[in-house]
Amino acid sequence: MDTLLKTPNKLEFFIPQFHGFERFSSNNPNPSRIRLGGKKRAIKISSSVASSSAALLDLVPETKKENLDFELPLYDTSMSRVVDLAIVGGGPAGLAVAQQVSEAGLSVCSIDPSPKLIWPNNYGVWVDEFEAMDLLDCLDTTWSGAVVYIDEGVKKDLSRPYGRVNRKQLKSKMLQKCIANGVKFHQSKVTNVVHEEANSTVVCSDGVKIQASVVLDATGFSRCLVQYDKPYNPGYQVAYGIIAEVDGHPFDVDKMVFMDWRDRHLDSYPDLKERNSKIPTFLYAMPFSSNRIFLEETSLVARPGLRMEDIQERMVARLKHLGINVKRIEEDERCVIPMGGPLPVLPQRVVGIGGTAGMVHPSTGYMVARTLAAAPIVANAIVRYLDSTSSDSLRGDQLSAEVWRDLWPIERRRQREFFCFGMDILLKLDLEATRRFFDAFFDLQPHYWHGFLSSRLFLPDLIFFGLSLFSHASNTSRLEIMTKGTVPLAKMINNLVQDRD
Ligand SMILES: CC(C)=CCC/C(C)=C/C=C/C(C)=C/C=C/C(C)=C/C=C/C=C(C)/C=C/C=C(C)/C=C/C=C(\C)CCC=C(C)C
Repeated sequence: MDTLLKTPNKLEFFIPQFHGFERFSSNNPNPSRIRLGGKKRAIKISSSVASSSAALLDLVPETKKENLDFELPLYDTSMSRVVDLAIVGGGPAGLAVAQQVSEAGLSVCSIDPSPKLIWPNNYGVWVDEFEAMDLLDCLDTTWSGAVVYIDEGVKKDLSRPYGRVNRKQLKSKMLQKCIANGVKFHQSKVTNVVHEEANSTVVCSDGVKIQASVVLDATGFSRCLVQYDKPYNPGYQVAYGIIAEVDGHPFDVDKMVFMDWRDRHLDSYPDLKERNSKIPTFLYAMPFSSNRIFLEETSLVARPGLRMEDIQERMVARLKHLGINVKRIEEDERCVIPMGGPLPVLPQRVVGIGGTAGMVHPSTGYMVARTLAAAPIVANAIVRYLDSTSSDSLRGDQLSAEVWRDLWPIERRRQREFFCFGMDILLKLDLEATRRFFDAFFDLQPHYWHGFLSSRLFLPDLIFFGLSLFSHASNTSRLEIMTKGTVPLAKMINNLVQDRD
């Protein structure tokens, strides 16, 4: 997973230029200095909120990188053995495929610069998504439901349980199974891959070369080996989050706060309020107890992405308004997630999964549950086509083409087009329009909004979903969807017509 992690220093250039991304926890001794913009933009910052923001960041501890206590069986570099599958990247996607392919008796080598490191991200999922994958034991906290604050007057109760992923437990469970199934590990970055007709050679930064029948790129947004051939112009989700010990907070500990679009906290900061009214951010919060809480100020999607300092200042103003006094920060995270954009070249010799394979939900930025659910599809395809006793047996380019086909069948590509259409509309909405949009969205039947967020609706259903959203929307919101959605709709239809199986 660390293959993908950008150090904050590497972020010191204009955000749309960095093509790899991943959420990360702060390890910069002076986080307030992190810049997402190459050139300082002419933005007025209220000095009082800026100094409170710096004071908050002073509470951020030096990062403790925690490793799991496992003895990992290492790949024997002295034997030039061809493994069935080499997986680059040991994040949730890579390990899930490693576990499942090795379960079928195939030889697997997992390559990652920090294979024992506990993933730094705070993943949230709907409980039903993890239940369907028998992963309930990998949630450390669950809430019976969630709330959405549309504005000061409208609050929606979502009766859908939500959970926080226990990263340590999930990684331990996957590693244990991988070890039991004979997966070998190699600790390094990967610099290149060279293909021959039947096998490929993965070249590592320590000079080791690993030969494999199939190479899987699971390096997240760094897109280490997977190739793209279209201009890269995604939207960016940007968020700043802290797990904090606080004197108290106003939220119900039985409900997580999925989205809080209220902006009264910005009344005393006209510049911040003005910017928020154009490109809004919301609070996402997981209250663990009355004095421990995860708080994340989030820009759902913007192009270019919002500056991190801007988000931090909005958060500080919000916490002050809510009367949340932060006593201690356990950990913080900055996250920039590219959303939408083109799919990789389909098919291609290196197989992909997760962020590298375009699997981030373009309208929400979520990925973990969808990727974990896709892991058996990729694993089963690799096992089936590598089986030399089967009539399906394939090698090289043909094998990769079949795996890509199973990962991105036409119905999934169409679904993604619709999600990109949704993202294109979200990109154009200011605060008031965003509120109207989500007011209608969360009034939909659960089948629709659950299905949309969890990638369970496919094209025919998505059309009914769109019509239903339209019928629930206020007249102003309908007009906004029509005016702002016409060009994206035409683009979607054009892409759908051109993409045939
Ligand atoms: C990653 C992670 C975990 C983290 C990071 C940070 C954070 C905290 C984040 C968070 C996030 C969130 C919460 C998100 C959420 C999201 C959502 C909810 C979203 C939603 C969306 C929706 C949409 C986009 C929708 C769309 C719709 C449409 C497009 C419709 C249309 C309609 C029309 C046009 C009418 C007619 C039609 C047809 C049929 C087409």
